[in-house]
Amino acid sequence: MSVDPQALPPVRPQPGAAPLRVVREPDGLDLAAAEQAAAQFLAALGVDASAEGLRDTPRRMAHAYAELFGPRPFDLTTFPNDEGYDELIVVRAIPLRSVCEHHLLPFVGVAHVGYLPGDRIVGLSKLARVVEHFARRPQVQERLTKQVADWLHAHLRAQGVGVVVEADHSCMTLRGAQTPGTRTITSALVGTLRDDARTRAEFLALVHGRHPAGL
Ligand SMILES: Nc1nc2c(ncn2[C@@H]2O[C@H](COP(=O)(O)OP(=O)(O)OP(=O)(O)O)[C@@H](O)[C@H]2O)c(=O)[nH]1
Ligand SMILES: [Zn+2]
Repeated sequence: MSVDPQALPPVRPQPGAAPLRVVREPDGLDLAAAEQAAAQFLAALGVDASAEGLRDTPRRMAHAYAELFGPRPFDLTTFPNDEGYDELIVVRAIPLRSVCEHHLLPFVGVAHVGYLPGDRIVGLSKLARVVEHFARRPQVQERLTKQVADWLHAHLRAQGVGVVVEADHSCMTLRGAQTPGTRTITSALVGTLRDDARTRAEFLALVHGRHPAGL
């Protein structure tokens, strides 16, 4: 069954409850039609796809984009916050690959994700999986950043969530403006990370690899 995780109501898993299974199937995936269209696309660009190296290219193109747009299911495993941990948890430099929705060219970078827990903590790898989940679709960086923050806030019932994304957009560096070396930075802060100046400053310091206490 295909479930749009954004449509799911916020959940508050109970201690010992099964983790939330997050599944999204690409809408209307038709590899044969994609392959046929890719062959027509190459022909329209004047690319001779009859040479041995290119003969399979339409099929490869179809599979490559299906992979880039195909989310991987995962379990959102959470644990009770038995110790009452009440400081920030930040995972820095989560590798990020997505595709801009304007040119269908990759943008690549890192995401830094942090949260201030409530009565549950989340398996750390799940922060990377949520980033990947929203990256595997045609995107703009601003939306991706906000979707990760809002989704985590809703599903973890955290006190606050912060997401910073840094990415190179190949549609800007390889073509068009042709500005290699540019990096786009976006952020989304929710809850206490938005409203409380000290927590916000601490999160941004941790994102930049500085401990606010100077440690
Ligand atoms: N805000 C935002 N813009 C993006 C993102 N990815 C690509 N773009 C921009 O989308 C815009 C599309 O502009 P258009 O004028 O329609 O396209 P274009 O003629 O190819 O523009 P150039 O890239 O300037 O050659 C470009 O400015 C891209 O840099 C993104 O994640 N966020
Ligand atoms: Zn683009």
